[in-house]
Amino acid sequence: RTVWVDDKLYLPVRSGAGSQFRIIENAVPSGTPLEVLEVGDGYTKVRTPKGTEGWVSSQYLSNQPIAADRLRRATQQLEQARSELTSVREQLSAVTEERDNLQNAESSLSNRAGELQEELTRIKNIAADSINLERRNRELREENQKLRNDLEVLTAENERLEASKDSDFMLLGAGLVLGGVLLALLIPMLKPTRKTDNWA
Ligand SMILES: O=[N+]([O-])c1ccc(OS(=O)(=O)O)cc1
Repeated sequence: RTVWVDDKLYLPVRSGAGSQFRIIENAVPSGTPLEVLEVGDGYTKVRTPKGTEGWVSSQYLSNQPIAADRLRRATQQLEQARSELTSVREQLSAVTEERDNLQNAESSLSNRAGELQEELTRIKNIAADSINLERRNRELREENQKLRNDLEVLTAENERLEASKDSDFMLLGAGLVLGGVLLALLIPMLKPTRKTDNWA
């Protein structure tokens, strides 16, 4: 079987810079931050979080936090990044939906604008027609008035002619009567005078 050298160690804090000095704080675990007070030969004088001042073997000290703590921190950051990614994806999805809705709304508004434009054109045409109709109506009324005037003139003329015809008839009648009377007077005169019968 295989075994591995453990990365978890417990460092003794000694009263002096050497393994022969007595331990004044036992088993400071890996990853514990220590304040450096003095650097010696193979040993460093530190202050522990409990406040103990003493010497630890320099070969077990690191200038950066231990891998386990860095991994924990990286894992936390990864989790946070994942949750932010999820949130951003949700926002993206919402924004995409909103954009699609807006595009649909824009498209139907554009269609509506087209319809209204057509409607406007139709109304303008109708208005133009009504202007033409009004002009035509005015022309027809003027023409009507002219025809009425003509009719009046012609009616007057007609009446005048009727009257003159009547008087012509009367003259003709009178002439005929006169002619008749003259004939009645003249005809007996033209007849040969018959001798009166003696034997009567
Ligand atoms: O990890 N060790 O085995 C270990 C660490 C420190 C240590 O401290 S010393 O002062 O006794 O060297 C001894 C042994």
